[in-house]
Amino acid sequence: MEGVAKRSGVKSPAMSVEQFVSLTSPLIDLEKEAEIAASIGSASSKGLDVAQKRGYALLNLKCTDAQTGLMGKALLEFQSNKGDLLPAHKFSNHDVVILKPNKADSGSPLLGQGVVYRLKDSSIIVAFDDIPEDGLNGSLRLEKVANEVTYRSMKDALIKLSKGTQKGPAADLIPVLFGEKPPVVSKKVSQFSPFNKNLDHSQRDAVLKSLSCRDVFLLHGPPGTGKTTTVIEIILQGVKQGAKVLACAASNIAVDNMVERLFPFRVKLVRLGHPARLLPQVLDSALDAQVLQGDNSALAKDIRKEMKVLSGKLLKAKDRNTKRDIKKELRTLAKEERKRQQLAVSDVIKNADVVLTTLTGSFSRKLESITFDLVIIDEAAQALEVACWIPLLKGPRCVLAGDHLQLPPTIQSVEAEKKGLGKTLFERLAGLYGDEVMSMLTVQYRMHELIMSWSSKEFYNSKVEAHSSVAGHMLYDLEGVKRSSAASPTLLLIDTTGQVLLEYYERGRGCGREKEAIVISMKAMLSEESRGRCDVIGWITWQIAQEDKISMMIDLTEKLYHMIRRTILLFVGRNKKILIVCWLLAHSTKKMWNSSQDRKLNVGVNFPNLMCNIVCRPCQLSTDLMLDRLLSPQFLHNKDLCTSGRCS
Ligand SMILES: Nc1ncnc2c1ncn2[C@@H]1O[C@H](COP(=O)(O)OP(=O)(O)OP(=O)(O)O)[C@@H](O)[C@H]1O
Repeated sequence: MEGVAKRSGVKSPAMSVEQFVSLTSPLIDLEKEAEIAASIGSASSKGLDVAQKRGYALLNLKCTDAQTGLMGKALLEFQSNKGDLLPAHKFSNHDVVILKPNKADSGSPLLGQGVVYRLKDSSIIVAFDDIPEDGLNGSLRLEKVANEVTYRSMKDALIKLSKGTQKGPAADLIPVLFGEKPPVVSKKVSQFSPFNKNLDHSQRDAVLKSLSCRDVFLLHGPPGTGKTTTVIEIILQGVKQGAKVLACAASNIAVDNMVERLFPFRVKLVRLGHPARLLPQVLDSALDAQVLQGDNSALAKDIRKEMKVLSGKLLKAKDRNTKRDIKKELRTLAKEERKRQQLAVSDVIKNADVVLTTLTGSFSRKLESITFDLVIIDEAAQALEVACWIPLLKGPRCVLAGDHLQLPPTIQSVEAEKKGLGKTLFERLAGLYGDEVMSMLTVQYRMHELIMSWSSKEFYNSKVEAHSSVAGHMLYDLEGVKRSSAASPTLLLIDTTGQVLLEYYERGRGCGREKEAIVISMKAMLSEESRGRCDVIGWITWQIAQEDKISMMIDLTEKLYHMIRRTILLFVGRNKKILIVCWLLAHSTKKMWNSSQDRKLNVGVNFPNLMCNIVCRPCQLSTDLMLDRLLSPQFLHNKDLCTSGRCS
């Protein structure tokens, strides 16, 4: 059977640093342009209405609350002028937004730039560095914007790479990652004492290999096999050996996940990042929180008090010489205050054994002069290679964890994607060195073995097995769910062939169908008991238009279940007990399944733990061999475990 795993065994050609820089630099520009175009960029007033309809702007807002919180940030709450629900929008937590007067044109100055902190149905809370001085009383608008720092940090990494690789902490690593020097694997390390005594054999083997690889190690973790668990062990082993570790991931949530999992081991760690982007439970580990507790920070605070008193005196002073002396003293104090602040920050960072931040966060000036012994990147197979270089330039050794057979990075520019921006470092190195520097985890702890077995065969040469604790677990094993025919199947095909479903098509957003089969299928399949367990259902659709339509329908139909409304690209990391994978392809446009999407398919089928429902017209899918095998009797039509149902 020809699977992706076999296809990926081909050696990648080595690429020089120069080739990488000259190929990538224009692609980042393309990506930035695409992101700006997707938001509102230089919108006219007509454009603003369009932007609001597309979800990238919120118009006619009023500021209803202003508070200080999150370590000194200003938290402003905005509601619609009429006080009703906010219109449908695409703002989400952590987005960078700008605040402007509602009628201001695109070139006019901002009132502020901040980060979305909380979203409610009728309001949005944004964290700003300071409360804007004026303008808050009028009608306002918020716009979603491209995050400049992301692009600046990637460009900076390329500049550093192109300037020469002979110097700097990563001088020996760079030639290895570009195939100019072979990786060194030490034979000396033959055992280690694990912090986590529950590690399985493949996890232990992986940790051991990571300790032997002197330059680079790839941790290949198929879904649910304990990739992050193993990453944590690798970090702990690194610290035990006296290494200073920089641990990164592309997303804030993945970084916070590492922080949380390190807590029980009482490691000296610090989390860098905007407090509005961190989970509440990790805020105590945030740099800002730790800085506030330091001696230098207290001194800086005293100096600020002193400056306030002096500024008061300056205002009252009449004599020129007195004014000059006060100003001089203020300048000296300001300098001292800055120095104390910087010292407070560097004290915390220097004292930490593990610094955790996003890839972009590692561009922070606070880390400018800090070098690390080991750089670890989780979710590396979902990150742009150029983004990985931001932290990689800070150390001589690295561990990349991920799965190049699951989701690739999200890229907005079709052209940049075609020209190779989406090829990840993980994938490139897996092709270049393969098993020489890579270990695959082979026991999975999330899914029923039937859900897993198709993907294990297709993608992982049948090497992944289900742990006995999950191999046979069923939906009705959940507390409160009765054993019934609806709660019994593990894999369910809901065949919509012959259904008259009105189709619609939206440019660039795919197609959807009115009276969507997914809602019908939910009603058909969910037992009364599992309906109450509203947190157990998720669904994925391949088309954004379809997703919008389903969200709308669910809202309209009495908010049936609390669901995660996301397309597959946004769904990573949420493991649901039941999941509906929905393929509804554009019948009218004769769009068939595109085999390049097989990695997304792998992710989709592997999301659910207990029950996977596939809604489709099999005849539309069976043009691709891999899909054909998914729908084949051995998987979906297994009479003992699956039911094939038709919507009525
Ligand atoms: N050796 C083990 N023994 C028991 N449970 C384990 C073991 N390793 C991992 N797990 C459990 O498996 C689940 C998945 O682990 P983890 O989050 O580390 O995996 P992952 O590969 O990063 O997951 P995902 O595929 O969801 O990204 C967790 O609930 C974890 O506690």
